[in-house]
Amino acid sequence: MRIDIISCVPRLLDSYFDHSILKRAKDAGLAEVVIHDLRDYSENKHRQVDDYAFGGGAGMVLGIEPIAKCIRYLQSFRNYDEIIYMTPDGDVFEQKTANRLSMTRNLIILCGHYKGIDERVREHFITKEISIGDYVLSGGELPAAVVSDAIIRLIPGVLNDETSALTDSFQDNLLAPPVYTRPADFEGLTVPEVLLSGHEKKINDWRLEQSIKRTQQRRPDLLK
Ligand SMILES: C[S@@+](CC[C@H](N)C(=O)[O-])C[C@H]1O[C@@H](n2cnc3c(N)ncnc32)[C@H](O)[C@@H]1O
Repeated sequence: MRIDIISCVPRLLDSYFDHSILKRAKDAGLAEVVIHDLRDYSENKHRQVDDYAFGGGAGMVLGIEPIAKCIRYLQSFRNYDEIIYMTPDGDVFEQKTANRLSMTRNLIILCGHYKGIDERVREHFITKEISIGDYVLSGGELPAAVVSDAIIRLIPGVLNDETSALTDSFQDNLLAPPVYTRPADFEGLTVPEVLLSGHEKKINDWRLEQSIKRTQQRRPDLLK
């Protein structure tokens, strides 16, 4: 899979994609993330990509010209399954969206900044709008990294154990059960006996029971 991220502050993203599981996915040839500097597509001699909002008011707006130029340039090489804009008024990102997007081949993710982007980009170029929650960040870079991470870790071969992602929270509408590691006894704080039993069925039953209990307590909405 390939994800092209368009940003006017691309350095914010470099370190994230050069480390962690995303780097491993890249090194293994399973996922490629290419970050594009929107300023490279500016016709302005100062590489400016924003301008004042028509009608006045505080805050600059990312203009349609460099964004259109960048998206069209990328589209001249490949077809994209989705052109995503990260925005607080988009659909709130959920695991089921990550599952679906992990099965696509090519994605563009556009990061906004300042007051946002010219509405005409949203109307004519964007195919999907995603929010990572009901709060406002300064730019779309962290949201783009969040979405990319959630997608890429689902690609077969990226995690050491391919079944790991399937037992995470939100798959099957359940939260994950508690996990423990050594020592089995820390100053009298012990680990549930069943996990030390080596009895696979009993362990799986206990985990399912714990998942259901935790979901009922913390996120009953998921069980509806
Ligand atoms: C300061 S915000 C603009 C907020 C916009 N004026 C509004 O009120 O909806 C700048 C950029 O950060 C990104 N952003 C901020 N919060 C976000 C969120 N919760 N989810 C996704 N993207 C977000 C978007 O790309 C947005 O264009």
